[in-house]
Amino acid sequence: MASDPHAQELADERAAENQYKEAMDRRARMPIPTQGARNTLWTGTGQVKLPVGGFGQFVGRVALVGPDPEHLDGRSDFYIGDGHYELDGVEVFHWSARVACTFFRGSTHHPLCERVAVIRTYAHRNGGISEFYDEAIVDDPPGVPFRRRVLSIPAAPTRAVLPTTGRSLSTKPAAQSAPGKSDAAKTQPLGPEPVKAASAKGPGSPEKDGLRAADLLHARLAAPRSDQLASVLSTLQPDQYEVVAAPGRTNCIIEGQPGTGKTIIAAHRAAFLVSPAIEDQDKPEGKVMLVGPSRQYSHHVAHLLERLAPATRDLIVVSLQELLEQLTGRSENRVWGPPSYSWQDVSQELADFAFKAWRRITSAGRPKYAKLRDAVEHVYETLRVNGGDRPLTTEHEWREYLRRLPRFRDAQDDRSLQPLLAYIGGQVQPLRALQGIGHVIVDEAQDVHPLEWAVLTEINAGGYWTLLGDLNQRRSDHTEGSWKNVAAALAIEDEDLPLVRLQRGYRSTRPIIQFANKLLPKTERELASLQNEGPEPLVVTTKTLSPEAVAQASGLLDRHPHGTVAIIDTDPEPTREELRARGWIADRADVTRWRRDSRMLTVIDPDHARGLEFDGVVVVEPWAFPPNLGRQGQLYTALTRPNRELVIVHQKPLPEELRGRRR
Ligand SMILES: Nc1ncnc2c1ncn2[C@@H]1O[C@H](COP(=O)(O)OP(=O)(O)OP(=O)(O)O)[C@@H](O)[C@H]1O
Repeated sequence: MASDPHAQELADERAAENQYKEAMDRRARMPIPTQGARNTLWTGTGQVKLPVGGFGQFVGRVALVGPDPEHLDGRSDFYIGDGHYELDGVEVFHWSARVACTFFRGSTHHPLCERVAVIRTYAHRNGGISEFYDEAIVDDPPGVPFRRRVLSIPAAPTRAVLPTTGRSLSTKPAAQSAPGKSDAAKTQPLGPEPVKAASAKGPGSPEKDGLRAADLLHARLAAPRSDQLASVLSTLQPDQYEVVAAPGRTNCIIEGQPGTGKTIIAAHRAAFLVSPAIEDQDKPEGKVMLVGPSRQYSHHVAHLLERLAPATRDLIVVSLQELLEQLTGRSENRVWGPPSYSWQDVSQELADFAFKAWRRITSAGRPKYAKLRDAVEHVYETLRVNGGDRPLTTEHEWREYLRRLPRFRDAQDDRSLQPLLAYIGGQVQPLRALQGIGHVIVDEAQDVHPLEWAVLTEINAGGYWTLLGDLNQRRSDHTEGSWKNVAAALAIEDEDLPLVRLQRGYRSTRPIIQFANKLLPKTERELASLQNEGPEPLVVTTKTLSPEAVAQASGLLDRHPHGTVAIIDTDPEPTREELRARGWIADRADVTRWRRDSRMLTVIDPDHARGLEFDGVVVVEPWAFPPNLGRQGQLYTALTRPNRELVIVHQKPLPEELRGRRR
């Protein structure tokens, strides 16, 4: 082992990371920041700012073609990590600092991008570096691209192996001579020969073009999933980084099929925008709000954000449902019915009438209300009687609609009227916690109704937007049918809302995507999965739906003992009963999670499964998934939740498009 140069270099990197971790720990315990930026790479301005603390994990390392006197004081390599630090004369830059584009390989926007020779990516296991991967960016990289900071490693095989953890490195900068001229530089490369990075423009398959850290990426995609999304900084791809690191005072729509990394981009972008290490001109003018579809989604991204944006007060993560609950004061499980009965329930016009009604009520001064609820009721009832003597609208269709609205006390229990009541609530008394927002990121944006856009627009008045979605996954006819309409709802000119189309499928295997894509029109069946191999989806016809679903889920748990498994069902209650009968117990905090012994199973309806993923999924009775506009958005979403295995259990006939494979 001691003679293996790669093992030695790995040990050296582990020791360096341990030292970095200790430094970050010390910094976290420091009450007052004492350390500022040492040059303009980190802050862009040279001004001293709060030190950017992290957990002390390396993301990667960059070697230049030679020393750089201008930006690196004559050094030729540096680390990318989760906190800024100088480690024995080698700088660690924060992953959100502009210089990090040298590592992530987005389009060049730092002078050093032109001078990169090799990038090194770290893989971690159990909190420590388990491996590193080098990729050559130039054809003739330096023999020893990365300066060894510990040069006392003995060459003789009989000598002791370097300890792999807890080793304190020399505080003297190891290679004071310029890199490339040190002793080590005269030897062969210590790591494995760097692999030449894929060319962003070179030939190949669309899903593989421009991939970086490809081996590590494939290993990560094949690994079992946990119920929370992990940071993927080390394998973040150039096209993803490009969107993550776009300036905070710009708008963007990001569209992509299921599993193309939209949620990954949404969460990393949120962390980027609140990072103290980004350039002033890239910062949004205010706080950042990440809006997802459900509580489960907020839980799904929580771990990632705790890692990447620790201890910030500038980031609010909230689901659309929670937002409506806060504005109406009504919890989700106290309202009934579908999200909308007609397009009018959730239309922008209804918001306009409510706005008009509130303006009219307050035109001579705001009346005094004992409770906020009374004010909301006043506006709602004014709407219901179409303004009384002075109609809010003379359009027949709208007059009829307003006339048919239920009384306020019934409206409060009606799910389809929650967006309206939330909009009114926001007018009457905006939520204090949501003031000062400068950028809103909306994931699953295809499912936001026009009236909900009106609620969000009130919160993000004058701010910027990052919208992520997939129109093929729309779950309702009453949401916007095109991004152009969404732009109009936000009053943004088309040219100020560029559309980025993601084309690489990270989550599901090719057989799963091929199966689910049968629900799409032929022209939209894109297939760019990075995971080619995997079992074909299994279709099981049965007369006993719930027992079969639970049996199939148990089989998936056997096959994925370290992964996650879900049953997605439009009517989960019979499945829950079946689980209870077999000794499973629902989690009190989240009733979608069921446990027995050490096993965990999620039982969830399609609405709450949006944005989530599992290693194995059982989809129950596709026939029962409601189509919209002749499309199967909800079913399509459910079929594309699994990473590795999909089982369909059905009694009624399958939708026409899916017929063909059965057991
Ligand atoms: N650069 C990456 N490195 C490693 N894993 C990645 C990367 N990008 C995406 N993934 C993984 O791919 C999976 C799917 O990503 P994500 O959930 O962001 O897709 P999505 O487009 O939001 O899907 P959907 O629309 O179906 O909810 C996740 O497990 C995520 O960790």
